[in-house]
Amino acid sequence: MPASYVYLGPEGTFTEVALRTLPESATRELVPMVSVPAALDAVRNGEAEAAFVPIENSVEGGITTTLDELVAGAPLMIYREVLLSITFALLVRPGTQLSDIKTVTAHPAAQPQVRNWMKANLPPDVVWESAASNADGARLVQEGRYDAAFAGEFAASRYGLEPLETEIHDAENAQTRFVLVGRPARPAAPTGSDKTSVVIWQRDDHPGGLRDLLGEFAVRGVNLMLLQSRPTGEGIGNYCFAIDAEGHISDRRVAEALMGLKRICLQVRFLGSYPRADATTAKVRPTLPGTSDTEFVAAADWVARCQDGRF
Ligand SMILES: O=C(O)C(=O)Cc1ccccc1
Repeated sequence: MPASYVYLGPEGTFTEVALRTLPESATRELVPMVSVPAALDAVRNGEAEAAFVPIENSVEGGITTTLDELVAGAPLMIYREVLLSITFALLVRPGTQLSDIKTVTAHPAAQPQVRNWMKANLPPDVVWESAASNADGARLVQEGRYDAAFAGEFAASRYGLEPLETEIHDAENAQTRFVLVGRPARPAAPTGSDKTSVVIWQRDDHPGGLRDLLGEFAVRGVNLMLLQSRPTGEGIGNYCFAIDAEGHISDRRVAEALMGLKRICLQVRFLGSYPRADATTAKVRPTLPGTSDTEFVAAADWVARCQDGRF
């Protein structure tokens, strides 16, 4: 298998910085790609071992391109996640002043994190154009296509630009979550502080349908960390749900919740069980009495004994 990790490029993205925090990235060739779909396709067709892409940010929620790619097409699996605190710099060609800026660019997910700053600091008629990534925006400024780009300060030197302003962030402590995605295989062993991601499609539309899905987690004491609805593309009102749950598929309560979903849903796509990036603050024990592995096993043994007439 080729030992390369592809990532949302070009060089100098926040994605690259986050990827380099993973110890395993040091032993792989890191290859920038032009988009999230291109990165994931390289994994699907076997050109790359894994892809590293942004999936969620704490200001706007899910990065929809990534979610939609994981929901459709040949199945992929998440193996790792990284959380990165994000502040932007405004990068310009040397000599540009704030008052010269007529066009500005960045990845669409950057906009909600810099909107107020733009209103307060840039000319009111400034035009925003989306770029494929924040580093790609910097590259386009270098080429003269736009006057300024919001990107990581570290991208400035790579593209011959200057940071005119730094530490730009409308929300304090804005974080972006990135995931390492590969082809399906056995998930890594549980660490005691893990997360499980699935996508589910409801069988039919009925009152309380979403409550029924969530109930499969609730009654087993499984805490949810993300619930994101995405249109299926089959008409208004047709949605699937991307869910992150606390725990590992080898935890009985998580496995039983997934079995419950499998029984009542049209389709369930397992996206992986992997270590939580915020492991130190994770709540690792179930809070609902009777939902530990031991209690699930004891209850299953009891039913088996009843079936055998050995109670
Ligand atoms: O990695 C980048 O630079 C990206 O373009 C994705 C992104 C967008 C907004 C915040 C963090 C990462």
